[in-house]
Amino acid sequence: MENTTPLRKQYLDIKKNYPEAIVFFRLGDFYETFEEDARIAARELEIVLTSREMGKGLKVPLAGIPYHALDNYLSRLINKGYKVAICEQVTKPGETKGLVQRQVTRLVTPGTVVEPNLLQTKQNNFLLSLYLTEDSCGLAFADISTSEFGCTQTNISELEAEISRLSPAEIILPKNQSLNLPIHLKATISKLDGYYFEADIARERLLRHFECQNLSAYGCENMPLAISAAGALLNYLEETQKSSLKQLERLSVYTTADYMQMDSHTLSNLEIFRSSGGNSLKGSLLGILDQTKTAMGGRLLRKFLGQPLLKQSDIEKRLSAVDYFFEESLARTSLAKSLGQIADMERMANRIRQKTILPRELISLKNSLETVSAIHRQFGLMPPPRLAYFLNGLKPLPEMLDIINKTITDDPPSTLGDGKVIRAGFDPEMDKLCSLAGDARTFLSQMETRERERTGIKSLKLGYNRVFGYYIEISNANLGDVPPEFIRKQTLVNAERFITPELKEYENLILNAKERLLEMETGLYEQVLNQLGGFYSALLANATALAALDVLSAFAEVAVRNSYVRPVFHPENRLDIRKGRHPMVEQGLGYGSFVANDISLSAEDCQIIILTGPNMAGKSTYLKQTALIVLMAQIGSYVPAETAELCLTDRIFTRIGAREDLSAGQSTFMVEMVETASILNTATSRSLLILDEIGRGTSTYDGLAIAQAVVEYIHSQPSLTAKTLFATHYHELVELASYLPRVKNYNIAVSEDRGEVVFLHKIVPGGVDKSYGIHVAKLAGLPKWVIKRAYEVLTELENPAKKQPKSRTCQSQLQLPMTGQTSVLEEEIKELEIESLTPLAALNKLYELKKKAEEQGL
Ligand SMILES: Nc1ncnc2c1ncn2[C@@H]1O[C@H](COP(=O)(O)OP(=O)(O)OP(=O)(O)O)[C@@H](O)[C@H]1O
Repeated sequence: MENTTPLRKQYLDIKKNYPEAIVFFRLGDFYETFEEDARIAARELEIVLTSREMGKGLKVPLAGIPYHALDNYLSRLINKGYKVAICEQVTKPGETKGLVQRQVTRLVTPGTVVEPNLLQTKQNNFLLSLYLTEDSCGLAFADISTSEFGCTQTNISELEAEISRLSPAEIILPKNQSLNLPIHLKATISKLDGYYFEADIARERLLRHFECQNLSAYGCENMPLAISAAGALLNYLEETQKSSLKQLERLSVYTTADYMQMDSHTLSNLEIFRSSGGNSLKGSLLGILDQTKTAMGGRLLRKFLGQPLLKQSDIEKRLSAVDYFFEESLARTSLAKSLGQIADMERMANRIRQKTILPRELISLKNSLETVSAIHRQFGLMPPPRLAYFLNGLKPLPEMLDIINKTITDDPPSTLGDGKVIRAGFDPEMDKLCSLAGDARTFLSQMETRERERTGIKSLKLGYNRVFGYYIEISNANLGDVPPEFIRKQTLVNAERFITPELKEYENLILNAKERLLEMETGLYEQVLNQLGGFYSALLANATALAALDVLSAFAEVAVRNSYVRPVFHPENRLDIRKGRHPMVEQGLGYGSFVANDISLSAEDCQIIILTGPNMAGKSTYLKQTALIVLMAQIGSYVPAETAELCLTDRIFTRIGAREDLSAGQSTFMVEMVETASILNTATSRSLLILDEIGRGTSTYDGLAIAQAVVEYIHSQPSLTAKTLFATHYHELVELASYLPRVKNYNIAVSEDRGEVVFLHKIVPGGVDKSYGIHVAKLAGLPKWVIKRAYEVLTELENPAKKQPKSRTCQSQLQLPMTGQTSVLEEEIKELEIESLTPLAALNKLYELKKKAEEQGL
């Protein structure tokens, strides 16, 4: 340590508090990183790794970035899951004795970013805090860019669903707890000292934040685990933001039972947020429904999708608004046009509060406010009854508009200090300063002409650089004519540079004015932001109303484009969908090609549908479309059907296909059974169960036995009577309908035309006893030999009596030589259409075949 420079000592002092972060250490115009941080930065940011002497014989690895490029580099590190501590110079050079003082002003982590270019516009950036016990968990989340803050306490089995729904950027946990995240969820995990989650500490933290005596007003008094998670979250935010968290004004406490529940498998099986194939928005339900025009609307749509409603009156409110926009095409299109002009007012409201909003953003806020007034004129003056509920917060803010108009110029630069942000006339002193600086600049520009005339030197030039300030440059050829009052300052190859006392006087004026201007403009800008901050709640209320209008009019737009209908809810435990379609498959095939199908499920007489049918016939599509229609209806959207009469569904469960849960080290079959167990244990009579090929992951008899027992259980449990769609390849299950009255058989029709199978995708009553699996294998391009042999084996399996002694069984195998060449020739001969060959062509073919046989040594 004795050998190190004071600067390095200062750095080490700071770094020791941020061992898990990369420290960006401000040195003049650069942020420098040192040692291991520098190695990571150089590798990840592709910048040069150098070294710097920081003590006798001590060379320290170093990599730096220019301060103005911070956002760009920061985003690259944050996107890769790193944390960055921004260490600023907090005093000016010369202001204090010794080194400039430095301190970390923010710790940027994936869950705490606020920079617009680090955020996804149509997605929240959630920080999630978890506190787990054996069977329960406390969960709190916050998005500091939008000021959402919520918490709940729930059963541990629902944790994964909540994590999937929120899709957090970062999760905080006590040090002694761990979390097994599903593979598709990527979140940075940050461990915190368990102390912050302790009940008393966390409660005290929340009380202090909300400045209240108890938490009963927030509805979480009896949720100790939620309080632990929320308190620890506030602490973490304080640690990282190093500023007030006042924008987190509300804590929304909810229970998962308030919404339709779907576990994370269901969200991914039904491809709600992303398609399973491409893992992208395209091909997902969100991709279909997202016709929103604003960032706020986009985020709200995600929320709607993750939390379908359970109260019919709330659903009807949304449906009625969609109804209005569905019918009123003109209103819908003009609203869409207006919404297209609205900036992210929700995040802007927070950036005003945090004083990080840029002058230019205020202009786009101003334009948005003007559009708000226009939307209000259109809908708010005489609210259409079907929209009234959602128009509550929509209020023009003329005073806010007025402040921006009066204080900010029309086209401000992105930075302060040039006197071009604050409008002339707002502050007399600032105007004076601006004109002084302006006059000085004019004076200098006139000085060049004047001095040229006075000295007779035509090539005399006035210039400026950062080292010497303003100077007069005279080429070597004219040096003889330089007046005596010119003071030589710098010698170049072809010229000399001079200053004059007058030049320096004006230079001082300009530079001082510049410094003063920066100070003054910054002060005035802050003053403006303080005034605008007063409209925070009103601005958020507008943002909320606009988001809802955006989503609901988008639902109507999608409904009109794709011919969806308004679902109807009734109290009976029954689903009746006429001509239902799968929204994504329909879009993929092109509108008009999808074969629509009906479905009727009721707890009374058709509780369980056993769906059989060939591979590729459309069983999964049918199952999923039913679940998707139910879900779409409960978020308030129209649905792809001719009519849909529905009851409220409390949970949708899906058990689809074989999937390995490698992260948890479980086998395919084990995963299948665990999921089935959880469905049978938690489903209610109001749930919808989608079971696709249960039991497939084990031997035929075991699988069949389990599948049959599962159906019998669902049918016999009075508390269950969940409406169930059960697709299976076990044709034996068709028998169940003969002794279980509420089980009905359906199959997907195919037609056979001269040995060729045609999929009709039509659901018809009854079971089937054929799979056509080998036919699908043929379509998939399996070698002909394999297909032929499979048909032979199938015939034997279906008619055991015909089974031949083992040695004589494999007709195809006997004819398959080592090289397989004979069968190629044989195939060629078999495929010859002799009738269509001319005698000459037949002769040629014979010659060709003989040659091939000889070449192969046959
Ligand atoms: N109703 C329909 N109208 C038109 N095409 C459909 C319909 N249903 C399914 N398809 C088409 O058939 C393909 C296969 O459908 P799906 O995956 O549902 O079959 P499946 O019976 O579940 O097959 P498997 O038993 O092999 O899993 C779909 O990708 C789609 O292209």
